[in-house]
Amino acid sequence: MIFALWYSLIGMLFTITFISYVLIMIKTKRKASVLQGGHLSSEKRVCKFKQAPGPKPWPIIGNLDILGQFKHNPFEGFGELTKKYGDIYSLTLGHTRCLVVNNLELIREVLNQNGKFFGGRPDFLRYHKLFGGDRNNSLALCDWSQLQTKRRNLARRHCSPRESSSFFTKMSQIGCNEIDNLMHELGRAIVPGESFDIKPLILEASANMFSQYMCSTRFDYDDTEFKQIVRYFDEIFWEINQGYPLDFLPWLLPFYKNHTKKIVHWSTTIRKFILDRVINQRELNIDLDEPDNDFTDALLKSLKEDKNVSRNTIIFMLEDFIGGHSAVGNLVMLALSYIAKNPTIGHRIQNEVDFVSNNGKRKINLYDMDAMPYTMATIFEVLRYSSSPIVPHVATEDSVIAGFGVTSGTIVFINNYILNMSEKNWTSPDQFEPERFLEEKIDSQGKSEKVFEKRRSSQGSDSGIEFEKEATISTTAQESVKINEACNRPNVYQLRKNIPYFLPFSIGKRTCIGQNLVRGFGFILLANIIQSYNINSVDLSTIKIYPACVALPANCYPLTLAPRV
Ligand code: HEM
Repeated sequence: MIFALWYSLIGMLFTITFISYVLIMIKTKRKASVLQGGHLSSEKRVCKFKQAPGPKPWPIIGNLDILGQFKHNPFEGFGELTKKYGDIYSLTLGHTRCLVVNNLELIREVLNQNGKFFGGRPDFLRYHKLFGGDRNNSLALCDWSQLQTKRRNLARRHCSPRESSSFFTKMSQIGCNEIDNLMHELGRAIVPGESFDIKPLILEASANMFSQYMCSTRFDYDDTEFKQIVRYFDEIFWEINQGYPLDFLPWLLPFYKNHTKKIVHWSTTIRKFILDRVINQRELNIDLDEPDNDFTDALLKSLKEDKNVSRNTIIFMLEDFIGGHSAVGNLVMLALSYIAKNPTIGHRIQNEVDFVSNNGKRKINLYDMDAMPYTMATIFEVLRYSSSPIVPHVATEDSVIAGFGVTSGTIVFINNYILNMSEKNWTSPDQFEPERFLEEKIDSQGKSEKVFEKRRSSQGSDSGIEFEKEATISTTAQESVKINEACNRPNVYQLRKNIPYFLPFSIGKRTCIGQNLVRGFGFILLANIIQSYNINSVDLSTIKIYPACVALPANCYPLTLAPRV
């Protein structure tokens, strides 16, 4: 009896393995069918393209074993594989076909030239759990659709404020007002010489900036419900930045039951808070004839005016955008961590702060940004060094990249880590050096003399970073400039902009909508904290930063803040 059971179990395993192998091989061998030819339809014909080569997949797991070897940083693994397969190659993760692109030209080909074929997102179970059972509720995790175009348009004016707009002024005022509250809280929390858990306070300040800007509401730092949702948003931000075997092996779901339950609990608690504490009240008082006061007004009006916008759409949109505060809070926490590791960076920011604020006579606001290039360079260096992964794209129809067929449903990984860590692009890329983002200002004859980072490319830029003014490209590049010069002579250096191979916010039609909020609120938080405090750590070894990740775990290390004398 036991033998019969044993044999049937082995037989079942063998059959599953065999079927899995056959299915994987069918997907591996399938060629992409793409319409090619001249402009006239009579000249067009369907051509078949073989997929890019890659390592042989195992049954069931595909090539997950390879990524398993780079658990701490899959993007490093992607880079390693280029040595064997070149800059474009295929992988099979579980049963899913994937394509990895590892240089700027290929990234442009996917996101710019062929963006319309790659507007989808992976169908990971976790994504559905995070957004009320349907990932299409999320702006970042949905597939491209008309609704997404509408949502992006609705968000653009409020969430991508231009420097010349009233939204920018509002952002600056809200940021500065919240800094007063943060400083008060820091004063209460700091015990001289002792480290403390500063991350929740930074996140709460950032959340209040976002909620005031988008909903004209702020919450008390002692409000336990508010504290809890800020924590849950932070857990979700960490979660979204992680990859799990479950994403490619959905049959593992029973083993992740507790984890998915937790995710659902975080997101439903947040949704209830936003309904109870923001939307329900505002919905009662909305006046269609009055101009929009904030993003919530714009959303509620679109609900009344546009039949295609549902209540769910606006609830999830508001949640998504308020949730952006976690990204900013984590970014600032990372900047403070690098400053704790290297206090010289903090001193250089303080030089700028003291110069523009006339030695601390006022707070730093958004209009100081241009006069504080080193501070902005520090934010950019955090973005480069932490290399936030670009959310994977998915091919929505058969297409061709670099002559290789990409079949519909293929997940495309954009390896921006390799761009950020390449010695071809950056000098000493493994060092945290904000100076690399500085260059000397153009002089009266239109010549710029010095840049900190030797320019590696003079190509036109399509960096995902949006700027008001055109980039100033220096002509005579000199490396190794005296760094102190920049910081002791403010107004001499400016931020290098539109660096073609620096794509922290991606490029193409799905670029980050929140990048101006990141730069604005991130700048106000960092500059004003550094204006008042020196940042240290009692034990530097506790500062654990994760490569290719702009998130830090919700339970984070403490830092020491010493008031400046
Ligand atoms: C550290 C800060 C941030 C970084 C590094 C970052 C980076 C990115 C990247 C790389 C993408 C993917 C683009 C693509 O798929 O090609 C993205 C998408 C997105 N980001 Fe951000 N982001 C940040 C903060 C924010 C904030 C604060 C908001 C909003 C308040 C925001 C809103 C979005 C949205 C809505 C999308 C999806 C756009 C779409 O798929 O159509 N992000 N972001």
